[in-house]
Amino acid sequence: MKILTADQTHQADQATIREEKITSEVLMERAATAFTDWLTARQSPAEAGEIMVLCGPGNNGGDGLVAARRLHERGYRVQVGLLPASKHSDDFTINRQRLPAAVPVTDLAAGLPSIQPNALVLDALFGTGLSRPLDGAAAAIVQQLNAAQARVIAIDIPSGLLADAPQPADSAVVRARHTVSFELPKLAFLLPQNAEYVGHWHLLPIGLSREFIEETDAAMHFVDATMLAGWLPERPKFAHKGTYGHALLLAGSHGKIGAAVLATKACLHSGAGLLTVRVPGIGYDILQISAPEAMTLTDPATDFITELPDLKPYSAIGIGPGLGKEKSTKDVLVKLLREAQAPLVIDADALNLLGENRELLAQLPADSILTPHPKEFERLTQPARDDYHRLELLRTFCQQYRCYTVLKGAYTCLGAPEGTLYFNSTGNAGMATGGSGDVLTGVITALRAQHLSPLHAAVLGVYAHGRAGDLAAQETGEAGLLAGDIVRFLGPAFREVTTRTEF
Ligand SMILES: NC(=O)C1=CN([C@@H]2O[C@H](COP(=O)(O)OP(=O)(O)OC[C@H]3O[C@@H](n4cnc5c(N)ncnc54)[C@H](OP(=O)(O)O)[C@@H]3O)[C@@H](O)[C@H]2O)[C@H](O)CC1
Ligand SMILES: [K+]
Repeated sequence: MKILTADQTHQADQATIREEKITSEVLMERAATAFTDWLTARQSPAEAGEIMVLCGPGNNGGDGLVAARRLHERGYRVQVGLLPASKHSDDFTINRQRLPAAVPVTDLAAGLPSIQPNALVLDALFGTGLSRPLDGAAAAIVQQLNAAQARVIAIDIPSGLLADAPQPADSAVVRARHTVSFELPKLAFLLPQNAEYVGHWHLLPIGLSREFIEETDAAMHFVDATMLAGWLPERPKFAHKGTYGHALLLAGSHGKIGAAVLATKACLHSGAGLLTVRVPGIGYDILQISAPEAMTLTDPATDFITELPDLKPYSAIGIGPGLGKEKSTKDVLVKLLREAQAPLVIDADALNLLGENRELLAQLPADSILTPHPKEFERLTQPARDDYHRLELLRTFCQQYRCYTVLKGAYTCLGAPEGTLYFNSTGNAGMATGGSGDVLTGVITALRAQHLSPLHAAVLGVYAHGRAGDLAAQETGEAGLLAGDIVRFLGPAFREVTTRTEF
């Protein structure tokens, strides 16, 4: 799914109106009715109690007025609070007139009426037309609402939050439990710094112009299963292990052979035809016993890797999990960057070594895939002022070094060399556990070994890793989830995204 800017979303509205030959008021009716259906499916009139609908002067307020009318028609008790304003949008005015007289209307000029804790409040004050931080009466209302401990549901976006840019730190923004938006996700929903405002977010289709969305260039995408169609075809009957490449992993050091084992198992469960693992001597027995399907190529040194093996046989190389940062291990990385012909996946201590020796970044082979968490990324670049700045750093970094960078987090974000960002939709908080990143390295290395493009390997790898985590959490719960559980569910996750051709 594309992530459009507020401006592009407005253009999508206009395109839909033109194409369908409808009025903007009809589109508003559609959006607000979809919202009402969403709400009434989750709350009966008794569960909802008296619903307060707070409406601003623009079309977001118009959505609120339509929702208030629709809820009233369905037997919900509703009252409306109107923000004082010098001008109103046309569709606001039309729907203000359509509001049944039986719905009580309060002027919010005198502040927010008293709201019982746990009361249901619909926030329709401001949407994507917000042009500056809230101040004056609007900011005061938002602060009173946030203090009221109500069950707030934001329509389209929490009021005061910009759809695709940061606002000053002390701005008034509604803290919603749920945000119900339309058609496509907004960037603001995907960033940790906005989680306290957005709550759980949901998307409702309202039939925005497919043609406009397809033709519009988006700098950002939200990756869902539909985007992956055809990326992983089913295996032909006469496939043999050579068809699926030969991966090499360089991983492990004394005390961290577990990282090598996790990456190894993940690589095997992600379809690599053959896998060789370079570990220090201490890892030999451990690896052979825990992953007999992999070939083990031990380093002459006992505790860490000191020599690069012959690279000729391999179709992809992953380096980093549990590697350590010994001087001779760094030399191996330097040599690898110089000599690798096969695609690289670089993680963990290999990234930290790059961070400590940034001159090496210029040696990264084009199309390498890096998989840092935010701290590792900071070591490669600089501390970010906020989540938006971090995305800017990500974009610049990928462009400068012509690499793909997987910035791990709740909505893991992949940066591509031409500057596009891809946010992942799968995964859960249980995956914030030791070894989860090692598993991802194994997955992406396996996909690169199978000759997937760097974009497909990174996007699909991150998606399948998250999906495996979600399937695992259904069994273990989030707290009980271990990285090894993610490995167990990689097969089912890949099965879901494999494209079958029936005819
Ligand atoms: N795209 C869709 O899927 C649909 C969206 N709909 C809804 O429409 C809103 C966007 O409506 P819009 O009228 O463009 O914008 P807002 O309702 O957010 O508000 C605009 C008015 O608010 C004023 N404004 C802006 N910032 C402030 C501020 N900080 N303080 C006070 N007032 C502010 C603005 O005034 P300007 O001076 O900036 O011009 C406007 O008066 C979208 O979010 C959806 O909810 C449709 O229903 C159709 C489908
Ligand atoms: K809103």
